Amino acid sequence: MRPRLPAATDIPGQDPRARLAVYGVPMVNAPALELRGLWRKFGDKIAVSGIDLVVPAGSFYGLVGPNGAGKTTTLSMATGLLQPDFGTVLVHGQDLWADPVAVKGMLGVLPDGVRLFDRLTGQQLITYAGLLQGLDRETVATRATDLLAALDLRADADKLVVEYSAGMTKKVALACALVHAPRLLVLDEPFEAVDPVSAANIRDILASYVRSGGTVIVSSHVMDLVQRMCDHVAVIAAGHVLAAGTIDEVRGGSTLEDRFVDLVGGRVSGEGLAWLRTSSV
Ligand SMILES: Nc1ncnc2c1ncn2[C@@H]1O[C@H](COP(=O)(O)OP(=O)(O)OP(=O)(O)O)[C@@H](O)[C@H]1O
Repeated sequence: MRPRLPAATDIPGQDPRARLAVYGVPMVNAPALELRGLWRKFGDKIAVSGIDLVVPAGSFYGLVGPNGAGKTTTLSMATGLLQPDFGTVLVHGQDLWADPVAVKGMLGVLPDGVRLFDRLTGQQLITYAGLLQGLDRETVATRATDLLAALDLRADADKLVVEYSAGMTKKVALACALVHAPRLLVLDEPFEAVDPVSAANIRDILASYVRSGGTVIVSSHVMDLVQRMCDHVAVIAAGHVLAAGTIDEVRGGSTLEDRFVDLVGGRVSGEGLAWLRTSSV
């Protein structure tokens, strides 16, 4: 008997590439992540207003924007943590919100400010993350040991995560995001509170991950870091994309920081804080 071909209503997101996936046709060159018309409101506040973004597979993509621009909200919707009000999220061509469980296996996520199971030790937390992703115990044990060493957490492997410093917590959360060797890593402020040596080690790990075919998206407020580390960048403000492309395209001959200030504006002088001048006391 011929297999029943899927009806249009079976096909996630009505995306032509998703349609090919349903028919078993491999999606060559699908972007690692594609956001189409994403919207999200919190009460009356529109946090994200129609974001479109294409992250090429194999890129090291920076997401920058002022405080409250909508970066975390966008990344939460892009990784299955927060349901969009409207819009589509495609991960390697597959509609995330049509089948979150299937698609999440391709993702490694370091969310901003999400609580961890911090009554586990670092080693236990990484092991738990690996087992949840369906790895066998032996593989998880080897990878947990490797990750603890690479992130300089070996000496603290048996300490409870609740007793970790902010930087150590960030590193163990990163280890949890990496343990199943995802195809796409989405990291919200991965370097916040991390010491310079660990940050350099993390940059090396991420660069080698990208060289081996993985895709990384990082949000950061440190323009210099994004300019040195990433090959693409998107500038987001007030819930939409102001500029996106390769670093050179976006900065257009100036530094990324200057370009960012030009695009976003908002520089204020300190004149209004005359009372802060200690010499007048
Ligand atoms: N759970 C929430 N409830 C209400 N408003 C929210 C919520 N989450 C975000 N917002 C609002 O949505 C907007 C975007 O917030 P978001 O955290 O996405 O910005 P961001 O670019 O990540 O900021 P930052 O760089 O400061 O981390 C802000 O105005 C914020 O106050």
